[in-house]
Amino acid sequence: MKKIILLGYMGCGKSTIAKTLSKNIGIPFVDLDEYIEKKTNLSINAIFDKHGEVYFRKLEHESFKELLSSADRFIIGLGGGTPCYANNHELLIGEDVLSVYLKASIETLFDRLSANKSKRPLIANKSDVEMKEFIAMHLFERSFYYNKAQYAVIVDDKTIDQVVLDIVAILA
Ligand SMILES: Nc1ncnc2c1ncn2[C@@H]1O[C@H](COP(=O)(O)OP(=O)(O)O)[C@@H](O)[C@H]1O
Ligand SMILES: O=C(O)C1=C[C@@H](OP(=O)(O)O)[C@@H](O)[C@H](O)C1
Ligand SMILES: [Mg+2]
Repeated sequence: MKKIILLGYMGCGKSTIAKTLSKNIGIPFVDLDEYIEKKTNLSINAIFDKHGEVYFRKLEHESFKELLSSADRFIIGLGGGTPCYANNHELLIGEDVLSVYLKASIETLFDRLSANKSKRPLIANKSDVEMKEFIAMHLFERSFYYNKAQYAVIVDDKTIDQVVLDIVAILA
């Protein structure tokens, strides 16, 4: 049974779409960040604060592999950085997965993230001007990894339900 993997930059909608897609197609979902938070009993912010990003990336890699090794079918909403570390991008193209890049423009990401940055340690302390520059540079660096996904869905100007329908069409 193929696992459905949603990936893309912070704010593209992975966690939201995973949850709504799950309801729509009746397959459970796991949000990788939530899985890590439950496993460690720490928030993502606390993991970055106490142990640093390198430790988080190790946990993220181990947790992603753990989820992939399970026999069950489910949807996995990755963290924005997951495909970009520890060769995790190689896990996006296996026969037992269906990976979808939720592709958003810098403007869409900026609009969504400026209202939702406190739980995201990489951007939590940035001003609007710094954040726009950061997103532009970071998205450019990360696109190489995101483009390893088997499918891409553009999310700009689409409602959550429209994005879910685009993914359902890929699954059909
Ligand atoms: N298609 C969409 N249209 C409008 N807002 C969206 C859409 N998808 C997600 N959002 C909003 O964008 C923000 C970031 O979504 P989230 O699912 O946390 O992204 P990610 O997990 O990729 O970082 C949330 O406030 C969410 O409600
Ligand atoms: O892009 C990243 O490196 C990160 C994205 C976050 O997930 P979301 O993409 O769900 O915000 C979370 O994993 C952590 O803050 C690091
Ligand atoms: Mg998320």
